Amino acid sequence: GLPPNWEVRHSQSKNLPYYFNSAEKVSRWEPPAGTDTEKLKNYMAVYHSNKGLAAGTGEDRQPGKIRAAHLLVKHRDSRRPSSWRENQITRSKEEAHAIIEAHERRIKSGEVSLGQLALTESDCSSARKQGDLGYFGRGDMQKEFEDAAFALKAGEISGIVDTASGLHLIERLE
Ligand SMILES: N=C(N)NCCC[C@H](NC(=O)[C@@H]1CCC/C1=C\[C@H](COP(=O)(O)O)NC(=O)[C@@H](N)Cc1ccccc1)C(N)=O
Repeated sequence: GLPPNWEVRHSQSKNLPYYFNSAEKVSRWEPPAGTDTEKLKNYMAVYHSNKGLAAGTGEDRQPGKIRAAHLLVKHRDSRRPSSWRENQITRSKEEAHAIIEAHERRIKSGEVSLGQLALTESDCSSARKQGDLGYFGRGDMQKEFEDAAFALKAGEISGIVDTASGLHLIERLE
């Protein structure tokens, strides 16, 4: 289900599939616009089983990897001030901070889980998976995010973490 000239490739270093356009010679982590993700899901399941990886997860349980979920609130100074929620994000960093602080209070009071809130409030494409980023190791994420995530014990939730992407709350899952 990929548009013409696009193909799925496998990143050895990240042990993750990525998308490559052989005509324009561009690659990206997210499927290109116009991808039929339903068909792609089946393709990926076959792809993973062929590669001997657990179908659809694409994660390996190498030591040194952790799994985390996050809730991202972007602002106009984010490196990519756009998301599935809002085509052009214009809120200030201060406004984003007030928003994510309110999310943090509700999560840490036990009123709602980070995953539940991420579903509707996170500016990351992982929102549809309740913020679940899958397994990652050192070197995969931006440094501030990596340091905060690796400092957590499984089940713990971070404070507000500031990266070039925006403001995050992180929950370490494994
Ligand atoms: N699993 C990986 N290795 N995927 C590559 C991560 C690249 C990495 N990303 C980050 O450090 C931040 C922290 C977490 C999410 C994220 C940023 C952005 C949102 O911000 P923006 O790039 O618009 O600025 N979301 C992503 O990347 C998503 N693909 C994460 C994801 C989504 C769905 C399923 C799995 C992972 C980086 N080195 O930039």
